[in-house]
Amino acid sequence: MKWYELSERATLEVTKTDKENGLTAKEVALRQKQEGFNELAEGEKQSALLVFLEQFKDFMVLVLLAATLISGLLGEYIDAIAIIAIVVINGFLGFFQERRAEKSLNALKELSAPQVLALRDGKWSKTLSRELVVGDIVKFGSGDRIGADIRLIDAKSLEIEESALTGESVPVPKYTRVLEGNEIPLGDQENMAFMGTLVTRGSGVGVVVGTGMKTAMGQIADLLQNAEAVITPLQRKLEQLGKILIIVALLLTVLVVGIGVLQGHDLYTMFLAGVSLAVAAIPEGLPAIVTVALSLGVQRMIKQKSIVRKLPAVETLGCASVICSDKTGTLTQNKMTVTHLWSGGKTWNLSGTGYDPSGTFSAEGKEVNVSREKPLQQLLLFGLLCNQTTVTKKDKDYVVDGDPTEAALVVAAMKANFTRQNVKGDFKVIEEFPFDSTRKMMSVVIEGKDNKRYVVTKGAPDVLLTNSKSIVWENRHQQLSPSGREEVQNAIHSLASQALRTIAVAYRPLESYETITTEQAAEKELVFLGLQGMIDPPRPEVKQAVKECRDAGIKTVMITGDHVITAEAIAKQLGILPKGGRVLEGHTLNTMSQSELEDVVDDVYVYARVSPEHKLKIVKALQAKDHVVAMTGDGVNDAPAIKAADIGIAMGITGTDVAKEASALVLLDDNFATIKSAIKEGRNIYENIRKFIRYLLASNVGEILVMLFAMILALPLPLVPIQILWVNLVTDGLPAMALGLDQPEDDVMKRRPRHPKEGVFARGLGWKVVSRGFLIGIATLAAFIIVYDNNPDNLQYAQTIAFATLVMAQLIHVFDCRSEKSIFDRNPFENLYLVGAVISSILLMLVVIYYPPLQPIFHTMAIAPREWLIILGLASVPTFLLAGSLLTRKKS
Ligand SMILES: Nc1ncnc2c1ncn2[C@@H]1O[C@H](COP(=O)(O)OP(=O)(O)OP(=O)(O)O)[C@@H](O)[C@H]1O
Ligand SMILES: [Ca+2]
Repeated sequence: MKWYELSERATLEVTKTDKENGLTAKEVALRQKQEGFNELAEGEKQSALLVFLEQFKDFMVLVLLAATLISGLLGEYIDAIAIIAIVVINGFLGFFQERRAEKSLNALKELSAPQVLALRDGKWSKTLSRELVVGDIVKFGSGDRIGADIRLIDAKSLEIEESALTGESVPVPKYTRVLEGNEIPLGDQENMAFMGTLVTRGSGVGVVVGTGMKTAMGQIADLLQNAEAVITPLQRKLEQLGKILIIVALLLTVLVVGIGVLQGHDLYTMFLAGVSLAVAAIPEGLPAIVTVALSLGVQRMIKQKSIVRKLPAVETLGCASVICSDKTGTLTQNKMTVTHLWSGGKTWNLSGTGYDPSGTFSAEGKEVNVSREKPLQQLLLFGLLCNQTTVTKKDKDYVVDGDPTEAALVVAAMKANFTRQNVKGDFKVIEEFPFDSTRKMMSVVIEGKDNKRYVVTKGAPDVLLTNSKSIVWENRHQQLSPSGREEVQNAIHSLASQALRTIAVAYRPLESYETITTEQAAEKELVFLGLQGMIDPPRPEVKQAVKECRDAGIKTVMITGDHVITAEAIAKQLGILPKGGRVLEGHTLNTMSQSELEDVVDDVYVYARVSPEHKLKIVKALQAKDHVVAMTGDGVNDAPAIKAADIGIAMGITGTDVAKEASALVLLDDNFATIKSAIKEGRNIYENIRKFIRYLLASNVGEILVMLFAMILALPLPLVPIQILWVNLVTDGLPAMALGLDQPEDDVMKRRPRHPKEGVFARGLGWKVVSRGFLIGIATLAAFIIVYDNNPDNLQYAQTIAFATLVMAQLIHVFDCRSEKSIFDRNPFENLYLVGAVISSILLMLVVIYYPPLQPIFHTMAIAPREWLIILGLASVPTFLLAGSLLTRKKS
């Protein structure tokens, strides 16, 4: 179908829809059944069986299975079956971990699924893009990604960037008029908007004419590459580390086997023991556990209202040293209420709170009658007309559809009894030039009952003043003299220094029937009418969050389009601007070179009257000074800076699709305090990963050393293969997972940010691993020797004791891993998962030791109660010997 050839009416007829009411819910459900969901077919998924089998592709596991097979053939059935069972259980665990990680990543994708504004049953509401059907009427604006193929029926300054489809990155202006021509290429179908393209400017309304695979995008969907799974820098480091550890573990194993054979052990026994040892000592599960820890952290972050879109950001968050934050809505509540108005040298106060339209006007403490104050009336009326926002009463609350700044103007007008309904008969809007944050203005052309036309502009007062040539003063137009300008400047200052956000209103009478087609033509030679000052209260939790960030070595920088005085006043209230801190304005930034900015960037805490384009310059300057930068944003123009920042952050509520797509983190509540929570969580996740690396590696070192030392001392094997495998599965597995869920230490937000290039073993971790591992090995061996010397005929008993000591030493050590400082620093019962994991491990150990049917399988014997004193005594040595000792403190 050539939709571009159809008129609006024809399009509505063909798609059987209604322009005023849209489709009914029933019709939508029916069409969804017929057409299917509005989705592009996805690439094939890896089958569950394949994921399961992948768990066994590891080389050492294969060697182990082969060795087991041999032992089975040699008649050691019980050993063979037990080992295979353990390997399979291990495989299942790996499989579930991987599934879980994948599931939570998918859930994330759904959370950030795109939504669109659709008209259904006569009401505009947000709908998931995948639920669109042909005939849906949809609305979109700057920053939105188009959700389906659409025939436009309304377009206001609409421009769409279609590079995803056509490769052309220059945005195309869009109109609604019918096009003629036979084979108009996609790029020239200017009354169409296509799925996957981006609105860069203006706004539009249209009818959905194609969904899912029946869109232009669907036809090329096969060409789209499936996104690759990203791996984080830490995961990469661990993979490299893993390779080194494999070699070290193998060498040590060969050493153990070699010495064992030299000392007269049987080659076959040593081989099986060696392979088991290698399987246990190689931390093959490390990357998988890291993924699980990351994804669990990501889920915790969702509960705290931030969504991670790019997994590596979780790690980078912990390194953030500067947060550049928007002011409006992020540091402040974005609930605006006009409290002051100014025109022609006169100031009025306006009472009321929030968007509730009750309040009264007063001047010098006395109530005034608005109908007697001509300029005040005009100021309010024009503020209402040059406005795209509606405020409606819903139950007891007033809800805003649109921009809070504009809502404040609507409510101020309502307080003087001006509503759109009331003034509809007197004025109509015939042209609209929407607000953008680079121009910092919005304009309309209106026509009165008397057919007289005006341009009405509202926007940043300093900008409007520059574009004004005269001013309303004592009900007359006066040429704006330098002293007049100064008077207006003073009025702006006086409002701004009370932390008020100021909007100026100006206008220009037109010749009758004069038409204006561009914003440049509209916004010039204006008559300055007056100012409206509105409060935007700071978010109550921000001040504390800023302080916590400062304690954590993170600087907070405010970046705002607002007036410099307003910005400064709020920055001071929030504790962002310290004594001696600098404030830079957008126009100063313009004149500075990149290197000039770098020279001062560390002293600047507030950037005011900036355009989104300046943000990139700021990010680059900070990065040049070796900062790890988090940068927030919401609009299309913020996207480059969000992308360039180390942690790009988009607003979940006010953010456009473009900003979200560029971001690594989305704030569901647009709140600065949420960034702080995310950083805290990011630091904690990293610390937890360190904790279980420390635990796992120290355990592995212990396991290898106990075998190595025994061989050197010409002792029998202190542990049999199945015991080693059991330790690997149970003692190493459960508690390590639980460490991934550990609570943050009290001082995570009191430390400096971690350096992004910091190695895995930094801050004394390597020393801790080696020293604790060494002690675990020695303690286990000591227990073995004591019992074995006592009764050399009962090797199995001594082995059971060694097994129990190794397990207990690890289970005590795991609590030590929770703290950078010492085990005594933290309450061991804080992490209930860990307590649970340790108790389960102990119970499983007791079962293996005391349950008769299992004893032959695990080569164990019931341990006499008094022997437990030796076991527990020795098992505590590794942890408590070094706990809080000078050695640890010096190294950490
Ligand atoms: N809808 C609007 N119509 C006209 N002017 C506006 C509108 N919204 C804001 N302004 C003016 O433009 C200025 C810049 O607004 P912009 O949205 O770029 O930044 P901001 O919201 O003030 O700050 P931040 O960057 O912290 O969100 C405002 O200070 C205000 O004077
Ligand atoms: Ca903004």
